[in-house]
Amino acid sequence: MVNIQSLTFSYQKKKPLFTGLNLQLEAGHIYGLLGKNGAGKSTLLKQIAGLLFPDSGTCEVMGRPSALRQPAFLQEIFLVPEEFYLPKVTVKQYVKVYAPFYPRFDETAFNSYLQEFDIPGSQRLTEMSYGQKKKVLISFALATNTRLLIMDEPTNGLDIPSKSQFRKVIAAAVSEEKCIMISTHQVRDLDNLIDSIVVIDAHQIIFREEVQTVTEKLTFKTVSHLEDTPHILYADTSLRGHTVITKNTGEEHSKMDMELLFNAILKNQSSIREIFR
Ligand SMILES: Nc1ncnc2c1ncn2[C@@H]1O[C@H](COP(=O)(O)OP(=O)(O)OP(=O)(O)O)[C@@H](O)[C@H]1O
Repeated sequence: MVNIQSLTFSYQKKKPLFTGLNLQLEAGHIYGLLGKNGAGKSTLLKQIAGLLFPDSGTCEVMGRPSALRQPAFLQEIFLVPEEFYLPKVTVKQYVKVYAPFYPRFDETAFNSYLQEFDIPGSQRLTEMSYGQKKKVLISFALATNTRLLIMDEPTNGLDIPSKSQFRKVIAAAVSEEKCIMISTHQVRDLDNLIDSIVVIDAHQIIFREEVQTVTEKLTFKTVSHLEDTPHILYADTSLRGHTVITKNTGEEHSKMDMELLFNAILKNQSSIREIFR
């Protein structure tokens, strides 16, 4: 679905953001893109959407170079950016103008997403709060039925009930033909939703694994004493005890803690890399 090879890109000369970055994304998955502030998450998503161009290397979606932004490419990709502008029209007028660009737009689904998010269809977009606008855009994005859906910090600005509604609508929308990529710092918002993790750091993709593989190879648990726990790869100490990641040496099954995993990947990259090699 997405094929990025040896991508090099910089906003400013002598300050490369990506150097020889490689990434492949497949249909049928929901990817969570994680990285520190300034690691280049938004830039990478814009490269995939063809809003920024590689300095060298290639970035293709379904075999088409993103930078060309061909009509057949634009019909199959939707980006929900972190910051966006919506025109001074009602939701209904917005759909009338923008839906025709997407041949598989599903108006019934759109209305049901709006209902799920409690958004009135008759209100003008400019008169809505940031969170309401975001929910309209997410609903529209899902209803386009594009094969690739990219969302940059989609849960920012959503209230507590909307976050679980968000998880519900995304989980319902994914299919074997679709690929969804979500960048976020709000890892708890993506719990139980994403099935693959992508971490960007130091100009490269440093980790890309399915959640199932992560839990096969690693164990996430809370322990009282670090000394009694073998194969620790990363530990985080709090009042509740030590939350740790250990090598999964048996058939142990644990639930992945994305925040812990992210910290472990950044702090103990070589050991983690060794395990997933
Ligand atoms: N238009 C621009 N011109 C110059 N530099 C930019 C521009 N946009 C982003 N950058 C720089 O590129 C780097 C990556 O920015 P980007 O927004 O892609 O990071 P991010 O991982 O999405 O960060 P955050 O988590 O803070 O949203 C940052 O150092 C940023 O300052």
